[in-house]
Amino acid sequence: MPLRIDVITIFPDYFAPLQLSLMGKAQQSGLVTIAIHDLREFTSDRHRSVDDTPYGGGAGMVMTPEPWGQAIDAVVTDQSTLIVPTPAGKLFSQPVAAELAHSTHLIFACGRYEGIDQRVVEYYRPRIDVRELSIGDYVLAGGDVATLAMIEASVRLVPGVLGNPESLVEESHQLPGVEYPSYTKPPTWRGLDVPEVLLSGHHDQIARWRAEQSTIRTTHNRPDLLPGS
Ligand SMILES: COc1cccc(Cn2ccc3ccc(-c4cc(N)[nH]n4)cc32)c1
Repeated sequence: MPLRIDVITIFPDYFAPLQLSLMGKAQQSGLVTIAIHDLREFTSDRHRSVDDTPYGGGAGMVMTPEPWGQAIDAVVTDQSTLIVPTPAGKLFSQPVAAELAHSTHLIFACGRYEGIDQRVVEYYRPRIDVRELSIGDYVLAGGDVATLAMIEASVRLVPGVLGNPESLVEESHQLPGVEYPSYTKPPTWRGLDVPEVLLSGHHDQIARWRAEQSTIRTTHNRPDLLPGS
């Protein structure tokens, strides 16, 4: 059963990259189907408006609920998971990507302005799985880039998408800490040599060196990922 993804956005062109590279191949292989929907197709006024001023005052505009209700109703089933990117959401992570990779149907609601009227989340929450997700503690201009990141991180975990599933085992965020540094040819580049141990053929020494490098890198860059932190 392929994973179906429906993206609802006012900027469909943001999702052209999903036709390229691994994401494009995943769609051609039939493992994943991705459809992009323009929210403005679900408006009913002459100006195809999707936003209005916020109740309670405040800067900016808020996206009105009805176009979202029409758009989501057009694709939703009882198997759907509705994902709403927002800076206020739970943090997206590799374990969350793995969960999404094993879903049947994902609907991404890509907001803009100051976000989407909260009643959209409130309306669907009793009906389907709804997840408000952040991709990090910084504020984007909308949910489109967050959606691209979450789709890429999740689809690459769909069985059969990655040619070599072996590469999933060692990568960062699957094992504790971050990945060791990687090297390839040439053996010397601008006077810099590849660490000798990697050319030795001693696989247990290489494994030990890589584990040490992962700990050094994690301690320096991501002490929050160290065991027991
Ligand atoms: C809702 O609160 C907001 C406050 C100020 C600006 C914006 C802009 N904005 C609109 C829709 C939207 C969806 C997601 C994100 C987002 C997610 C992450 N991790 N960073 N930024 C940002 C979004 C929203």
